[in-house]
Amino acid sequence: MGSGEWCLQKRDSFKSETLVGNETVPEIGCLSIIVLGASGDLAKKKTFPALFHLYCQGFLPPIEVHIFGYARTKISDDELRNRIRGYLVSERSASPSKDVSKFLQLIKYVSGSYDAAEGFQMLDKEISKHETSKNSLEGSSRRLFYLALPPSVYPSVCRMIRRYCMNKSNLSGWTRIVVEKPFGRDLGSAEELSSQIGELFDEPQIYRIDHYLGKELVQNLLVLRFANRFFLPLWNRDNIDNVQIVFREDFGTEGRGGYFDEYGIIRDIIQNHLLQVLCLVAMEKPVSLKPERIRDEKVKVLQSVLPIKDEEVVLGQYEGYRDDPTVPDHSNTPTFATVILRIHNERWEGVPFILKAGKALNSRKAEIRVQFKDVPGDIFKCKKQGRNEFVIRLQPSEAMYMKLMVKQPGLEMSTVQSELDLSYRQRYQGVTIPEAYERLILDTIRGDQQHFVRRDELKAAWEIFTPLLHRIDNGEMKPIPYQAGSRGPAEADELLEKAGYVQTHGYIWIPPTL
Ligand SMILES: NC(=O)C1=CN([C@@H]2O[C@H](COP(=O)(O)OP(=O)(O)OC[C@H]3O[C@@H](n4cnc5c(N)ncnc54)[C@H](OP(=O)(O)O)[C@@H]3O)[C@@H](O)[C@H]2O)C=CC1
Ligand SMILES: O=C1O[C@H](COP(=O)(O)O)[C@@H](O)[C@H](O)[C@H]1O
Repeated sequence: MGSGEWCLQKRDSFKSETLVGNETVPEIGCLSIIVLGASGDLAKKKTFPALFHLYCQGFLPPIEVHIFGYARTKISDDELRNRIRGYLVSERSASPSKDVSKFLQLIKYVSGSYDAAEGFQMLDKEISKHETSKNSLEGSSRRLFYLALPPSVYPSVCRMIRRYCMNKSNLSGWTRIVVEKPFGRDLGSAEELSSQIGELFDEPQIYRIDHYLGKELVQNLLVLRFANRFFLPLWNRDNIDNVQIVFREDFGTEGRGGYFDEYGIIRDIIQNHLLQVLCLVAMEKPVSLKPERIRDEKVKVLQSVLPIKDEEVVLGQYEGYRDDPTVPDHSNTPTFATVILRIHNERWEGVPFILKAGKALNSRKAEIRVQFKDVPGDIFKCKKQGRNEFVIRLQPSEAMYMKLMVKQPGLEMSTVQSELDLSYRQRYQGVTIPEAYERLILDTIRGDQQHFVRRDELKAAWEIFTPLLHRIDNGEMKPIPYQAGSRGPAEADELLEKAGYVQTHGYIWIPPTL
């Protein structure tokens, strides 16, 4: 933090609040954030850096907050601090090295197993010690457990938290848990996991995180759709020909082959991240902005998705994937998939939603591409130049642009495709877009579940993909090999064309420079 004064101002305007119904209630008192699996990859790369960003902005005041790391690895407080130090970078800090040191001092490490009382009793003792040391403050004691752990240990960890580490304040306060994806492997296992955790915690205490819901342009979708007259009358089957939701990475599984091979691209990206984006693109207007009303609408869309047809799926596996020693030699796991979903309702009947995700492709990006139908009565004969498209670029270079036809500037009356472009870096200069995890962790502290996945939503999501996943797991569907660094299997482009997508040749959107 820059100066004490700056810090005070920030704190005042961002006072912690919790959401009760749709009302926010200001909170004071002790907040303990416990990162379980603190020795792992996610904790180091995402969870602690997100906490650091929040700290730098005054959301985690040292007078109230303490952070605990918990894992089996036997390391000291300082060893944990040294592991994460290099990942703590904040553009929003006036004095980065000072802030890093102060932040790291808030962290205490406790080592213990995930299924025995001893470690959790020790953890509870440490948390309670911290709470007692802050008891000069009136108010609640809040305990946030972030499970940065493989899902296989969720049930035992939740049992241990329930038994030994619940918030003990007789004032107000709460205990919440944050669980990471993949939440189950299919409908059966996800439901089993939900039941096990559901016996220990109530739904308002469970935050199933999907970090795509924390991305700026994903959070913008409802505003865009429901606060703009432009879109309201056009957003339907009468005008939209097809929708693509695309995730591309230009690197392979890189050291995570063992994990990835158990899940594959559909479980890793499509069933969660892309499907969540689909919900926000396709859902009806909620009756209000209450988190439950928004999630009700998402569930309805998911429940309207028709069973996936085999002929509307293309799977791929990049060449070299099996060279990873942690991947079995005969792995059938797809690293690429294009899947068409069809929504059986009044708004979307007949409009293909094409979900495409792949690793080791020729570029890295995530975007939503809404392609409109051809203009009837094409007097300018511009059909060949391409259709209107509305593109929402989630990353990198956040942007929205509309591909549209204009007169080619000059003496001739000819047409050319151009765009209306809202590129964030240019339009919002000097504004730092928060990291998804930063935003979502703040929501968990505030008690806002809007951007988290509800149990029935998760169930509906697994219902869509489970039959297809079982066919792949049983070897009934095989991935097509593709070259690393390519567009993926050519069959995927053929499927796109069959579904009605018209590629604009010769047009490339170039993000504007400042
Ligand atoms: N890494 C990433 O980028 C992302 C990860 N996720 C999800 O977040 C969670 C954590 O991911 P990540 O940090 O990569 O995982 P790691 O494999 O790094 O595991 C985290 C920690 O859990 C402990 N652990 C690992 N395997 C086991 C096991 N079989 N049984 C008990 N404990 C184990 C280890 O700690 P110790 O041995 O010290 O106890 C490890 O440091 C997962 O659910 C993952 O799917 C989600 C999105 C992105
Ligand atoms: O959840 C996951 O997401 C990352 C991609 O996240 P992004 O925010 O960088 O788009 C992906 O690499 C990983 O395989 C997956 O588990």
